[in-house]
Amino acid sequence: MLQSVNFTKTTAYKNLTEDFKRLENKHLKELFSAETNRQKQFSILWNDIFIDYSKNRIDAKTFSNLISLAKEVGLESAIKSQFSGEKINQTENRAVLHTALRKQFGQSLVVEGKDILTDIFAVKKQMKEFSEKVISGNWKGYTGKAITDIVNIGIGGSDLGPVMVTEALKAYKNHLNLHFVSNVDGTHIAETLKKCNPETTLFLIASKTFTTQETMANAFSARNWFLATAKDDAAVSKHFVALSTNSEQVQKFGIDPTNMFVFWDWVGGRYSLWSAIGLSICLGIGYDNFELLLKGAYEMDEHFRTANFEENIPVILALLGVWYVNFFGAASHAILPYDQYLHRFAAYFQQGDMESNGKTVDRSGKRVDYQTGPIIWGEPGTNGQHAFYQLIHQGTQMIPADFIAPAQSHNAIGNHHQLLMSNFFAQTEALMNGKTLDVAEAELVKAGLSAEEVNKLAAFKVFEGNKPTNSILAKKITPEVLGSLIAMYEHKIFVQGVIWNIFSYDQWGVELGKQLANSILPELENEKAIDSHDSSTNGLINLYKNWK
Ligand SMILES: O=P(O)(O)OC[C@H]1O[C@@H](O)[C@H](O)[C@@H](O)[C@@H]1O
Repeated sequence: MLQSVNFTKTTAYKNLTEDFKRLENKHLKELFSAETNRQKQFSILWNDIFIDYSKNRIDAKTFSNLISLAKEVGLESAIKSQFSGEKINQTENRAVLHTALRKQFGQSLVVEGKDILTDIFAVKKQMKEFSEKVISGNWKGYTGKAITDIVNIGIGGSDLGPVMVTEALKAYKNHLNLHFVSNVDGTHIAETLKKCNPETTLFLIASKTFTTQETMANAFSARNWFLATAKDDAAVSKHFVALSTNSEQVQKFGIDPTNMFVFWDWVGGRYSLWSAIGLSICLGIGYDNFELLLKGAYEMDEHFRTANFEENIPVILALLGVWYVNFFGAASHAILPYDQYLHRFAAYFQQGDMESNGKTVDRSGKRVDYQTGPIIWGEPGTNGQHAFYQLIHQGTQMIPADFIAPAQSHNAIGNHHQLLMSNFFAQTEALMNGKTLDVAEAELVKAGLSAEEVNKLAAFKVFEGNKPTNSILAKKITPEVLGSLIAMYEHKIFVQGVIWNIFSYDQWGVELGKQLANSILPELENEKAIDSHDSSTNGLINLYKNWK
């Protein structure tokens, strides 16, 4: 079981407090000139991924104290507990075993006396056979036509992962058109169905619980739309399949149990793209690529599980994050992929990270007196450069950022990739070095400005620099590399949860809004004025009722 340790009471934390005093006002430029082999010291080449964390505000002593922090909070045994299937998600009394889904054929994992890989491999086989049948055109719709369009209906973890991965691996896409419907706003399903033909559309109803309001509403609307043309309930089985843990609800909805792809309660929603929830991935890029994605994740699992903390990528990234959140007071962390295909990567980890570590209560049930998970955000470079980088460069907040880029593009058109990469390299250099007042003045003088004008303008052209970044350079974004990158962030999140002494695998914070929406729903179904809430909520509901 996970130990409950307040990390702010550890010796390592005390030492880090001293480090902070030493480094708080030290410029990264100074650190680089003091250590000529700094990149060598603070970087890891692992498979086809290079992690350069040298542009962080640490020195060798801080690094070693951060590693000690991981040791003091019992990270080693926490990793063992997770991988072996202990019920570390204590508030839901569940194991956390998305890593088991990535195990390779021929391996085994016995949890509570049962080899859980037997069931996992059986579902994978089902996913392989089904996806191959649909892709080849052998799976026919109710009028005998092959499937052309796949609509995945799901939300949160039953949507974001498949969306992100199928976008990230679009270069591997086959002929099937993929659509994702998540929002309960009728616009989402309506606009999607406009593009589909009931005879050739396959719906994947993706929901761990099969009770999620948004997903069920969209699923029923999809079925009504389908039956309006098919006019025969028996046709449903050719066009609707379920990805879920809840067979009872799946059957109630009317989906044939043979068309159900199961997973298990030990797969958290936001960690479920590796399970049956990944069926849209198999359909979109082929089962073999899905397997490669799993393989990449498995390799990262093994690295995380076995590498010394000093060389352990997720551990190091997590510790650097803690360093900025808890010592420098950073409130957010940016993920900035220089790859258009990764345009949903940051959005995916908004759920992955914020739903995991957005907690205020520690593992003993007490309110924490330190900061926990940061706000995760980001957009692809170079778009972000022309939008919000201003604040990263010259704003008052410290925003640690991960810059991710592939050395090889899937679309080598002209010099586009060189243009992209020149920006990738330039940004972390600029964020680190900044621009001094002297340089800013000299540039203005060179541009021919008068002394008075130089004096007026120079201050606005200064960049303090000293902004921390990680550069994550991959050879190419292949399914395997993507799998490794996703698993890397998953483990980073886990490590941070261990340090912050919180439960990373529950998400009680999403429940209150659902509860209240359920109680408000019947109030919207009649014309009566509402007075059961506060004046603001009553006023809003009543105005809505007047206007609708
Ligand atoms: O897959 P389900 O059961 O429909 O759940 C979807 C999402 O529902 C949300 O309420 C949860 O916060 C997410 O973690 C989850 O992924």
